[in-house]
Amino acid sequence: MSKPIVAIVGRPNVGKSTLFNALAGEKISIVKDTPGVTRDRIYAEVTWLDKTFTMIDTGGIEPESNDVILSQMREQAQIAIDTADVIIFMTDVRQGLVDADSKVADMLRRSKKPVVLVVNKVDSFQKFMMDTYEFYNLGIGEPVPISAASMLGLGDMLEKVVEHFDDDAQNDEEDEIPKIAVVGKPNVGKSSLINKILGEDRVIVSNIAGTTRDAIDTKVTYQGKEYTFIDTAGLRRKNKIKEELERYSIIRTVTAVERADVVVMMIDATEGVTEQDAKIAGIAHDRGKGVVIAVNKWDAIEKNDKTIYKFTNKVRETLSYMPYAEIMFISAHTGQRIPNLFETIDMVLENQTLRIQTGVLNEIITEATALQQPPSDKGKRLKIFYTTQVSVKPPTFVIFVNDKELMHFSYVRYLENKIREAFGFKGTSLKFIIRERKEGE
Ligand SMILES: Nc1nc2c(ncn2[C@@H]2O[C@H](COP(=O)(O)OP(=O)(O)OP(=O)(O)O)[C@@H](O)[C@H]2O)c(=O)[nH]1
Ligand SMILES: Nc1nc2c(ncn2[C@@H]2O[C@H](COP(=O)(O)OP(=O)(O)OP(=O)(O)O)[C@@H](O)[C@H]2O)c(=O)[nH]1
Repeated sequence: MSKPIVAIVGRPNVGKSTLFNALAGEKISIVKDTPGVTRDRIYAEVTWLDKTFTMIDTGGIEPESNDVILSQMREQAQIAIDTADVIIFMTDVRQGLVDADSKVADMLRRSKKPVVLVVNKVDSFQKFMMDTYEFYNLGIGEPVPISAASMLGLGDMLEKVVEHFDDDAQNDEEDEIPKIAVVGKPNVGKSSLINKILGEDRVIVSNIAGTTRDAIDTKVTYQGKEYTFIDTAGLRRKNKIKEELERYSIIRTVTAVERADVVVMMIDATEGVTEQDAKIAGIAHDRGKGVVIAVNKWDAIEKNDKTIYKFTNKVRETLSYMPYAEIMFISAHTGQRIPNLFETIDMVLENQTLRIQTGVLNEIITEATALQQPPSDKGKRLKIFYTTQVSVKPPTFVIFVNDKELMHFSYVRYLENKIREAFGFKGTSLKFIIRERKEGE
């Protein structure tokens, strides 16, 4: 089930970052645009009551002149329209209604996307409430007064936001078809791969009729099985500054990955594996998606008997947080190993939804704890009472213990390895939740 995407759009200085930080709390994802240079937040996971969604901030660069502001805002709004389920359009009561707001509001209205209009910096409802009424003129609904800085009105705002989440959409038939996101830095060969797949004889193609975000989805039938490919290619827009381009490509990646079951992470063999690749792959890992690493352009490099080995090591080192991911060496040009790619995708799909019976699982854990004693501290030893798998996508386990503090990260990793030895789970991350329980409970 993919989480809804909520995008914030608004002029510079209206308080987007402040709202972002207020809602995301500590779970904020800091994304380094240029390693070591700019640190910037682009997306974060937000939970409110029983709803969880991914929030993205489409803004970022501070433009100097009004013309630039407007064109920037149009860009932002377009990104939001392309990717979000709900758009928060933020205005500022202190600055009042400005021309750029109206223009962007027109754009949002035409898109027919759900929009929640918020008026920020209403630090005192008494003092500023009258000033919020002029925002009705934007014609995109009732303005919701908030103060991001003092965290006022956020509950009312979120209520409006989650009202628009389409619960049914998450259960419709289309969702039964596995979704595969193809991600990777610009020029790695994403379009080429999808085109090659579409060009194969055994593949029947139909572009899914453009409902909202699904416009870029492509349905593929490969050996009798259906898949929906989500494309993130084609981000290169003209006249884009590098940082801006990267921001957009990250937003597109986040939203594609969010909806995917399996992510094909492409790496360019001719360039080697880079920090940028690590950042992109990290988006899939953080979300617990199935991952296949596809090293592309394998036709284009000189090889000897050690090349694969060396490349594999380099990938493992750079993407050290996902040792579970399969690495494949492919060529989108020649079609080399594309059949294997589908086989691997199928395997990962299966592993993402694999359920282990509690009895068998506990046998493995008991055996593991006998082989290597659980950690202890100040004479008290960790006891594992019981382990059970509570969900899939990714497979998630709850381990009941006597004392959470005694459970070390390294011991969880040890147990994870034992579970993987027994059941495989190739291509998917595993999630562990440690719960405390009194003895004999
Ligand atoms: N009085 C008041 N000031 C606020 C509120 N929210 C944000 N601000 C201030 O408004 C200024 C801009 O806030 P930011 O959150 O950086 O604005 P932004 O929209 O993210 O700006 P850009 O990053 O330039 O797009 C800061 O000085 C904030 O402290 C609020 O609710 N009340
Ligand atoms: N030799 C070789 N070149 C490839 C292969 N796959 C793609 N290329 C080339 O790499 C370049 C970029 O390929 P695209 O498919 O446009 O890359 P993309 O990832 O979709 O790029 P963006 O749209 O910028 O995100 C093109 O010149 C392709 O011909 C491959 O398997 N081998």
